[in-house]
Formats: sequence, structure tokens, C-alpha cells
Amino acid sequence: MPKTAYVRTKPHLNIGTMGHVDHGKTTLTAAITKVLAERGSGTYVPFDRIDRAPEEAARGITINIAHVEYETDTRHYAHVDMPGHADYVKNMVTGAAQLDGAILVVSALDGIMPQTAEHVLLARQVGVDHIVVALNKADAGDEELTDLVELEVRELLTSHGYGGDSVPVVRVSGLRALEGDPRWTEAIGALLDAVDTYVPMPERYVDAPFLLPVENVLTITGRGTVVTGAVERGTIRVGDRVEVLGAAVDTVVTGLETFGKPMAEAQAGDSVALLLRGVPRDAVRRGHIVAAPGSVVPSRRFSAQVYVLSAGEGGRTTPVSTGYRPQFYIRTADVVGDVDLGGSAVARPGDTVTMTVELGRDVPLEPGLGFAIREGGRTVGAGTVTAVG
Ligand SMILES: Nc1nc2c(ncn2[C@@H]2O[C@H](COP(=O)(O)OP(=O)(O)OP(=O)(O)O)[C@@H](O)[C@H]2O)c(=O)[nH]1
Ligand SMILES: [Mg+2]
Repeated sequence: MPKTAYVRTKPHLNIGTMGHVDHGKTTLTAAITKVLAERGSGTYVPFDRIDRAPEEAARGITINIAHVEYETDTRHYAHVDMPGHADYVKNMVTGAAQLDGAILVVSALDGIMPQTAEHVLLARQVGVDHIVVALNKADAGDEELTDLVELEVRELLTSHGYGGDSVPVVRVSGLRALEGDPRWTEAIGALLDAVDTYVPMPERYVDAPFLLPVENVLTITGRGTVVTGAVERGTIRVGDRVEVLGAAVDTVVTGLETFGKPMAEAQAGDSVALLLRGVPRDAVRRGHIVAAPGSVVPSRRFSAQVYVLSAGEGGRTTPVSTGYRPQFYIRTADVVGDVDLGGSAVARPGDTVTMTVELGRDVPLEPGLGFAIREGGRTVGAGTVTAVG
């Protein structure tokens, strides 16, 4: 049976849930889909369909980013549910790189925890310009304590340039909303209204050459290799030629879908799956870039302004100097790079410095592109490309 095609009736945005482990991101994601499904827009996605890997079920945490879709009255959303556990921050960065806005989930019982702050910092760095706060577990929280948590969250957001005073903070209970408690299903409605109104429709560069950072690679038996991700810019149609940078592959797009629905054309902002002709499964991986042929020249050298996280932010306790070799998280890629601070200069935790970086492989780079620097499983820096070459 042919699948129903995707019909673009509303503006499409990419949002997602981020925040510290166990604060209720996946529960809230499931609750949002349930509340909207009951209003007749979209399909309910239960908790165990979001955290569906065996290890996720066994450990009760999210590991992989998961995508769900839903619609409000005014918009169509792709929603990325990100992991909060410190070990999976690299997956969170991949998810955040495609967002137009984020829902920061903070447990009203626990307040700001290490990955609450780390995610806000990373979101800022990878270009998430708008955050709405869900103060979750409000069913179990004491009102006065929740007021304090709200103040604390606003302060954190302000310190990262998010204008914490004007950010919407909505008290919710994902768990009670899932159970159908009217007070809390209403709160989910209020949260979605806040997202609808506070996160603006971003400018989409639909006329630019096509570019999609690969988030995931799958094989569809009998059809071939599929790459997924959010279109960063441009437009793509079935039959278009593309190149896969990183894999040095030239190919043709032979299928195009969003959330299992075929589409004739995908454009900047869409969360899509591209079927690529004749590409072996192991030739492509996360971090590669699918682009219009010849439209980008990848490079490995760039200059950047970098903030070195303080020890209190979970960063290093000792300075870095020329020769330092951490991992750079750029779009969905994770690449080693050599840092040059110029001569004998050092960068202490808490400093903002300029550096040149020589990556281990060529990556499409451009001024203004944000990235994170990680080492031994923790985030140690956040930077912005200032010049390429
Ligand atoms: N009381 C109460 N408990 C909640 C609420 N939301 C989630 N929980 C509980 O908190 C625990 C963690 O919920 P998850 O939704 O898995 O949290 P998460 O933020 O997705 O966790 P990670 O993805 O692993 O970072 C579960 O036991 C939930 O039942 C809520 O609104 N109220
Ligand atoms: Mg989760």
C-alpha cells in the first residue's frame, strides 16, 4: 500500500527536550504527544516507544536521541528528545545542532543540576536562540521551593545570554498529564502555547545550495542506504545529485521521507530521511555532510574564539597550551583537532581565548559556526569559528 505523502500545511519547526538526567524529558515528550493526540492532531508516542533500545529500558535512561512529530494549531513540529546522562552529552550536542528552539526541562524537586547548566551552555554554542522552560514534577514539588528553582533557572539563562527574565517558565507534570489529570494536561497546553508564541519561525535559506549534516545511517532492506538529519539549508528533490563529504561519494537521492511519509521536496528546516543510490552502508556515518555537488569546500584549519569552561562548570582544573588535542563537536561531527594558542600562551579554565585549530579531517566550516570541545567524556570548551583556512 502506498504511504500517505507529507502535506505541508503549517510552518515546520524543530524543537527538543534537554536537561539533567531523570528530570522527566522523555515523560514530558510522551505527554505532549498524548495531549495533542487527544486534541486530534498527531499520534500518541508512549514512553517506551521513545526510549526503546534495550539498554535504555534496562537502565531507565535515554541514550539515543529520538524524534517524534506533532502539530499544534499553528505549527508542525519535529521534536528531538535528548539524553540527560553525562555519558551521552555527545548525543545531546548532535540533537541540539538541529534545533530552532529548546524546551529546558528542570525538575522542580531538584533544581539546576550539572547537565542543566551544561546543556544551556551547549545549546547557546550550537545556535539554539530560544529556550522555554518546563518546570517539571510540579505535582510533587512544594510551591515555595518551586519559586526558588524558577528564579535560579532564570538566572542561569541570563548568564548564558538567553534573557532569563522574559523566558516563559511553565510548571508542568509530564507524569500526571500522561495519566490524564486535567490540571496537568492543561499545563501541557500552556507549555505548547509558550513554544508556539515564544520561539519565532527562523529564517530558512531555502534558495542556498543544499546541505544536510548526517545524524544517522540506516539500511532499508532491498532499497539501500538511508541517511537522516535536519536540512540545514537549501532544497532537495528526488532525482537530485548530491555528494557526501567525508565519504567522498557522489550519488543521487532516490527517495525522500519525513517521519515515514514520502515528500516530493524537502527544504531547510525539515527533518528528513534521504535514500541514496548505490551507497554502501558503511561508507557513510554520523558527522558526514550531504551537499549539492561542489557547493562547499571542506577545510581543516580555522581560527576561533573559545571559552574554556571553569572547573565549577565541569571543565578542566588545569590550563591548556599549544599542542592540546581534544575532540571538536561541529554540527553532527566529532573530530580530533590540534590547538595552537600562539607561542607559549596558555588558556586557563574560565578564560576566553583565540586559537587556531588543525582538524584531523576536512569538515565544511564557515565563520559564525559554533562548536563544543570535549575531552575524556566531558565538555571543556565552547567556541565559534571566526575565520577559515
Ligand atoms: N512526580 C513526577 N515524576 C516524574 C514526572 N516526570 C517524570 N517523572 C519520573 O522521573 C523519572 C525520570 O523520567 P524520564 O522521563 O525518564 O526522565 P528523562 O529526563 O527523560 O531522563 P534521561 O533521558 O535519562 O535524562 C521517571 O521515574 C518518571 O516517572 C513528573 O511530572 N512528576
Ligand atoms: Mg529521557
